[in-house]
Amino acid sequence: METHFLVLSLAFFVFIALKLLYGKRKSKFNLPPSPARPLPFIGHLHLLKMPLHRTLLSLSQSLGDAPIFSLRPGNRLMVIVSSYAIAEECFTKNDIVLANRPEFIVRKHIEYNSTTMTSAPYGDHWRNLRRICTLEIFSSHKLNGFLSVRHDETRHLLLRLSKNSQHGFAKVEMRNLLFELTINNIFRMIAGKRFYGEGTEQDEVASQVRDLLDEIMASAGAGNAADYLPILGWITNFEKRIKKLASRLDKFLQSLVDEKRADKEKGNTMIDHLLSLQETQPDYYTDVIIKGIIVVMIFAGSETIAWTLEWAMLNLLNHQEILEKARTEIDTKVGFDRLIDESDTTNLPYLQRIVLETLRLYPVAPTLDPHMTSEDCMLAGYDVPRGTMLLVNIWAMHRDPSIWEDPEMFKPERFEDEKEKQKLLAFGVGRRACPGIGLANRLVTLALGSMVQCFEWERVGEEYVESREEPMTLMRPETPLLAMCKARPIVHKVVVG
Ligand code: HEM
Repeated sequence: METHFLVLSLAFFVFIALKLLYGKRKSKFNLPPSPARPLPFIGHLHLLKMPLHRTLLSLSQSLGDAPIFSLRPGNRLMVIVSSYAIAEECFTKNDIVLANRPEFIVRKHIEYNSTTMTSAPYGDHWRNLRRICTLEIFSSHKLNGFLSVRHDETRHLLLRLSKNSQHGFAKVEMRNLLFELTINNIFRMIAGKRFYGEGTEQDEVASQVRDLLDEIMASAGAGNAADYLPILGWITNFEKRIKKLASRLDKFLQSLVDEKRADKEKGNTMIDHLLSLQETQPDYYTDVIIKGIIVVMIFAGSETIAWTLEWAMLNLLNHQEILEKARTEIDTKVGFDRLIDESDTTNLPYLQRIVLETLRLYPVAPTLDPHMTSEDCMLAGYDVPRGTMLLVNIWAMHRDPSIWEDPEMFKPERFEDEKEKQKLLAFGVGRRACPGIGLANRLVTLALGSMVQCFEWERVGEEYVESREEPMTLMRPETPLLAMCKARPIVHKVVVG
């Protein structure tokens, strides 16, 4: 009798629990449609397969090309937008409401409890961080001041490429070289010194930091199950692992700050300026704030440019006629006696169009950086409650056949019509849009133009280079790019000679 009672009570308890979790609850909100009913406990978590932007496109197609839909992975509500009209609604009418960021485990630990520019909630602290970084890095005045750094680092890249390729084609691994170009640019801007690759003193520390960056970038964004079901963080040790990475990274960043602090001669770098602000306002400009600014510059500013360049080169290898056209433009406008200069790039429209086409088909942040609502709001007539995570699938929008002609084709010519540029969202729009766009455009165009001007390029094999991306939330080629390059005479004349 007692056993019966126990079984019945247990069954009743399970029934109530399932009803609460899985039963059809009438929400007070009119949410965007959802592709499937959420499963108990995990909700739609099982649907979030990588690469996320491809999965999200398929889910929207499963709802008849829904321009907006919702998912409930674990304990969060997520709204996904993949139409220009709704994206515009997000970043005009609702821009302030959507200017927050969701909390993620990686950000909590790596970005000092989400206090950095990329992760801080919209408000005075975030505004102040953006103001400081504009003064120190992003303003045209500052960017012009760092012109020699960009030229010098591009020259380093050309020297590295020319190492074995002066008398014939040599195989080169591009990812590492492009990373060296971008991380050294960023480092020289913030700390006044080169950091990574040939000719640096701390090769071992640098390659450890590089591995660390790789690991953290792979875990960045909206794709970690542990962010939706905290229990998974404990079971898989994810949070513990991230904490360890964060502590290694923090040690490195602290050493950078301490090194500058100990330097008797005050320099003119961003860290020097932040340390002098610390002297007058120690309560605000703590070491944590300074390290947070450095970490953001390194994370947001290095791999993004390097991967964009890798995608651009991959496409030039697959489209020799486009490469040829770009080279002819440079030879005609710049000639054979000097290297391309940043000021030349305004006069090289075809080169610029190659960069735009790369950003269209291969935006390195294909769903932007996730946003979060700070209040209830409406999108496309649906309710979006406070605390909802918003992903904007710009990768899908950049390939929408109703908006772009031959959307899957790499065709820089499409940007002959200047208006087409307005449809590019690779840097986001609105208050949280990328502040590094000026630097990114300058460095990508200069470095790409220089590589085209100075070398002949071929694929390693006959077959096209695979242009699939790695299964993660950010977007880089699945396999590090290998290419064959051969120095053109200009390299002997003005780079090596
Ligand atoms: C090709 C290169 C780059 C691309 C495609 C890119 C793209 C993006 C995107 C899509 C966002 C998120 C926008 C949003 O959530 O609405 C973003 C944010 C950001 N980017 Fe970039 N970025 C690039 C280079 C850079 C560089 C060079 C820097 C700095 C040195 C930088 C710094 C930042 C920062 C700090 C944010 C966060 C802004 C905030 O939350 O207020 N980015 N970027």
